[in-house]
Amino acid sequence: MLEMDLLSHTLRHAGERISPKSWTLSDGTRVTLHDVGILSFEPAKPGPGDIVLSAGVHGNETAPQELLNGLVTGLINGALRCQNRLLVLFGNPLAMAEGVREVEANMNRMFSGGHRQYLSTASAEAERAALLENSVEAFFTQRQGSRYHYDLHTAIRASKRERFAIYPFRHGKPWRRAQLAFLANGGVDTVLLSHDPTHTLSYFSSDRFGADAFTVELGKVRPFGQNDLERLAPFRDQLIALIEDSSPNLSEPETLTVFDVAQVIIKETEDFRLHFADDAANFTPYPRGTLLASDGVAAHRVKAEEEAIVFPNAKVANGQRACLTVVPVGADQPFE
Ligand SMILES: O=C(O)CCC(=O)N[C@@H](CCC(=O)O)C(=O)O
Ligand SMILES: [Zn+2]
Repeated sequence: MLEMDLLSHTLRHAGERISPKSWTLSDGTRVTLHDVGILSFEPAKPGPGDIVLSAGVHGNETAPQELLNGLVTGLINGALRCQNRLLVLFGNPLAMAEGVREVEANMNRMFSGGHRQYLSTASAEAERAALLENSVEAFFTQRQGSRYHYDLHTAIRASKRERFAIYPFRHGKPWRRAQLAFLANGGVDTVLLSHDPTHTLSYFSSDRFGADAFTVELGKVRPFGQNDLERLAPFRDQLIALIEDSSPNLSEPETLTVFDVAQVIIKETEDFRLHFADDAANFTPYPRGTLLASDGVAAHRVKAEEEAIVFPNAKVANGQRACLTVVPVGADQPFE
């Protein structure tokens, strides 16, 4: 048994490695703490789902950590019943314990092998990213289940759309309506379709294991104790239904907005500047021709009739994404 809840245990043992320990719940579910912040539930007779839920890849994004911790506590004390296989990951314990987004480098740019290039500059985060990759691989490859991965985050800026998801690039495979319905009926009613490979955790699970995987933004970054988890109740209910194998709401959603990612603006030099207000919210639209960013002699302007900004951040490291722009989804996108 855990001597305390998983989040407290993870924060207290951040930066340590521990030996695996397992125990069995009264319904026969085997629980294994594989390492700090890495916990699996293996029901005696699992349903078809193999589910990965992760939070804390960015340490200061606390609402998803509290949400996930509540689910784990419910599963351990018997208030919830695990009927599918489940792997829970607290991504970056060191950053979580310090209350910072990253300690040395952005862990959500280290997956699909990206960690190798960070081994000399951000070794703790790079090693942890490799450990997370191995944990996900070991979990998914135990059988050919229906694979899901929701990597839970919160955004730095205010947003005109409070909750939204990034659907990783599927290399031409159709986007899944059932997944959009799962998210939208959980209050995550805006989805951005990505059109390029990345080094995010959700892309890793999608690309490497064919999982239905998403980065899910659940509001704004706030310190522990300042999150209103009731705003996330519909999403929590969808996750519970998935874990308990009891029919998540996949009906046609009342509200769902789908965008294509139009531009991925990369910061190339220290001269990179954003040309809109520091407090401009995510999804603020700008008309064609607007100068969004400059980078030395390079200028990044709105190309479509209108594009909306998402995740603008001039403080990222050189070579990293400093802003996305999105446009309403094109008629050419394949859905199934
Ligand atoms: O608010 C911000 O600027 C960043 C919020 C965040 O951490 N977003 C993820 C999105 C990952 C993806 O594109 O799938 C990130 O930047 O890692
Ligand atoms: Zn994040």
